[in-house]
Amino acid sequence: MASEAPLISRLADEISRNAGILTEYLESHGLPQPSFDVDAPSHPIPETDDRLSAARRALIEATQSLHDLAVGPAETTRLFCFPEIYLLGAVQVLCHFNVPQNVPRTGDIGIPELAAKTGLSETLLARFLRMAATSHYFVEPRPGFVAHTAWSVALATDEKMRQCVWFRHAEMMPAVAKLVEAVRSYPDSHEPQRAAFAVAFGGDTFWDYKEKHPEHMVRFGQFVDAFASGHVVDSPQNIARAYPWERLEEGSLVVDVGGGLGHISVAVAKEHPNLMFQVQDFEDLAGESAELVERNGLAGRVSFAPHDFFGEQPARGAKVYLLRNILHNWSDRYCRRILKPLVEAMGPDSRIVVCDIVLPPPNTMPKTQEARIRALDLTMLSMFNAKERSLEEWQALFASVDGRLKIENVIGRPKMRMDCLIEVRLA
Ligand SMILES: C[S@@+](CC[C@H](N)C(=O)[O-])C[C@H]1O[C@@H](n2cnc3c(N)ncnc32)[C@H](O)[C@@H]1O
Repeated sequence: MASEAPLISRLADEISRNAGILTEYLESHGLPQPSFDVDAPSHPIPETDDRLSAARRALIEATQSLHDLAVGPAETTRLFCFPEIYLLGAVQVLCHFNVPQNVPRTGDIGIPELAAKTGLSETLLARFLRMAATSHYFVEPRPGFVAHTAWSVALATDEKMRQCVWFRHAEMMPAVAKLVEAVRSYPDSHEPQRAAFAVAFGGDTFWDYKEKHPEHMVRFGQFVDAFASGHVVDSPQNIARAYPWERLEEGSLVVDVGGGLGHISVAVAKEHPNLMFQVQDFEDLAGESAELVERNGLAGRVSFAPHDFFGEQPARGAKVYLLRNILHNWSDRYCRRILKPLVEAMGPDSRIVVCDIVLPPPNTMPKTQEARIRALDLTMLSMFNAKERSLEEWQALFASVDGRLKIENVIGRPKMRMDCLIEVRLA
């Protein structure tokens, strides 16, 4: 019997097979092939077809494994995150000095001219640019000249993309640097003021710090928006389509608890004209929320109510209490304080719909996908002393609030991308 081919050959075959599926699809649909060129599409492989998405995921997984095997364990550990932390630093410095916006979309620009426009010295600019270019952010098409790639042009044209880099650099990296101190000093703490973020930022919780620095709140909001409007997590439109909103009768009230400006309510309201929405969040978001609602022609159907979700719930007997990306920001102790007032307000046919990750058992999905979910879990730990939860942890949390709370339905893949919609009712 022929012995199995070596792992790196099998991975190379898998890469070849899946690359074939993708190129053939793009060719046969007259779509451009992925490329680093400035005019290349920012998300070249459509997500519309399950076979295509599966081929893309398999390609990402196999290329990562093949890369890791080729580098080998010793070199991987010696170089642990080594270029990447400086890639983050370099791209953030370039964004801070408005370098992406000062590189022409077509053609190139000399480094001295770019330095003069941005206020960075020529030598520093060249050093940061050359680091960034190793990961396809900018290219040096001829010595001393810089041009855009499809990667860097997004930084030039989309402020929200720049905030993705900013958030990792300005808030996430300092918190990660304090993880050991936080975990040693406050093991298993439930308190956001004991999280690594607070250790890094003078004792302020994530939200206290935002209140003191409103410009950080604006940037964080743009980061969240960019993160949610791409193909990584679920967009508001996705949530509008994945949940069976059409089952709710005419005029039913949906309460969007901690709904921010109300992006989710607006998206659902647009697709489901029979429903009414109340967005609850801090009072200082009221004006901006009203503008969003007005812009979308939804005044009268989507309203804003200032409300602290730890207090008594004013909207009694709503059909749905929606909590999107709320509970994963809080430890169980605080989640119980958020959920209890909802249970007290629920009527017999009310539902709580939680939109958050349901952690998969280990090794049940491709490692590159699982890594993102595990990283989000540790983000919740670092920022808030909170967590993403497995199905068992969700069940235990609801049971600890009220023995009658039962998970009725979990809507996950393929309707949802990363989060799930967990529907909970009173049994
Ligand atoms: C991660 S954001 C999620 C926003 C929205 N649900 C979404 O999915 O876009 C968390 C939200 O909780 C709000 N929040 C935090 N503490 C709150 C509290 N005590 N009462 C009401 N809202 C709160 C924040 O202002 C923020 O809008």
